[in-house]
Amino acid sequence: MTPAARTQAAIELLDMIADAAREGGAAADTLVARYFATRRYAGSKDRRAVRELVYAAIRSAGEVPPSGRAALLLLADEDPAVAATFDGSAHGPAPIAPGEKRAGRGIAPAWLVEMLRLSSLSDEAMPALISRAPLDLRINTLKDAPEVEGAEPLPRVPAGLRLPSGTVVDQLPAFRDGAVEVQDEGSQIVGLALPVEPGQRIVDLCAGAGGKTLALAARMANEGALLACDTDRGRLSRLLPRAERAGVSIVETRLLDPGREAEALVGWRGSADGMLVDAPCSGTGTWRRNPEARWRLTPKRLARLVETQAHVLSIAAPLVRPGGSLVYIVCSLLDEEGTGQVDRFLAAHPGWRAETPDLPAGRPHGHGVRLDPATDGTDGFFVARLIAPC
Ligand SMILES: C[S@@+](CC[C@H](N)C(=O)[O-])C[C@H]1O[C@@H](n2cnc3c(N)ncnc32)[C@H](O)[C@@H]1O
Repeated sequence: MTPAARTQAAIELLDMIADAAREGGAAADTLVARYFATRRYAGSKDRRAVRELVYAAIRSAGEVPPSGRAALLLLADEDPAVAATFDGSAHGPAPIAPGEKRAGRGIAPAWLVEMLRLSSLSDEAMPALISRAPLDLRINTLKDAPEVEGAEPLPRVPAGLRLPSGTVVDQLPAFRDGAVEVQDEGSQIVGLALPVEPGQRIVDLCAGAGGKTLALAARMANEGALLACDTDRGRLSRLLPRAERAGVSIVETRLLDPGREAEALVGWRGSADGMLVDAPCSGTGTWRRNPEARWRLTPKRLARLVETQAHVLSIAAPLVRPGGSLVYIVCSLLDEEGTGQVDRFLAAHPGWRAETPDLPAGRPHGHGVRLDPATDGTDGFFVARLIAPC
């Protein structure tokens, strides 16, 4: 493909990604994969170059752009090499017209920037939200220490590695053997907020595909009972094969019926030593990985997530034994989902108290700790440890 044809491909893809963001369609990564599946003439260098252009444009445009071309013009304004590809050649985009409309440059939609400010995130800290994320691994301590070429240790976590970006992880022998899992350093850090010991009874209420479940199992030395729940069948179904690869045998999965979760968990009432609630959230802390997610969030969607978070907390609390810990995590920097949610929990659950976890990154924020990309170099998180009354 010529450079101009690559720009044209990026424009077409951005049109699809913007439509999908407006209409709740497929994620950008899925659309990029589908696009190239039907364009076999594009080689790996072409695909990489187009992907780079697409993601650079997504990072530049704070709001959903009116068109893919309007988004690409933001890059053309910064980079004469991109501007030169608007050359009107056979497979390239038409030349740039004087005064042509650009997408709005920014960190995020204005309402979200305002909410981040109200959540005490400074304007200086905001650009890091859409920077590029590094590629981190968690070493599975249940297996022999892996050899991973080019990896650097992550000193803040007990067993973390950073890989050169672009490494194809699923082809690494250590990954195939279950000796490492992909997990952002921040995610590894917030998981440490739940104190666990071998032999305990632990619940991971929103386990998804088990990123944090497997880390808990390793810290429990694969001894005890670990119940991993989720309402999403697809995600939860990926957990047990991962556990098997990781040599984890203490995990039981339980698919929950939304609205009827408590019925499926009566057997655990008042008996969990520890409870992890890694709640569904807006993901404002993970825009480094999914920058287009900020185009998709709406005030209505956020309000629904806040409701679900309160609901999962109300399901979790009665399962914890007296004096046991409930750790609440969101990968969001919005107080509405973080410290505000915990304030409401404490007001509604007399006798519960918050205890600030001592973590290797982040700073106290309300009743918990917050990690942010600018200060901590991790994804953004809020985490709180809540102790059940004795
Ligand atoms: C942030 S993700 C969990 C990520 C996972 N803990 C990890 O480390 O990979 C939140 C999860 O909560 C699940 N969820 C949503 N509503 C739920 C509910 N009512 N009960 C349990 N899980 C729920 C979602 O399906 C999603 O998988």
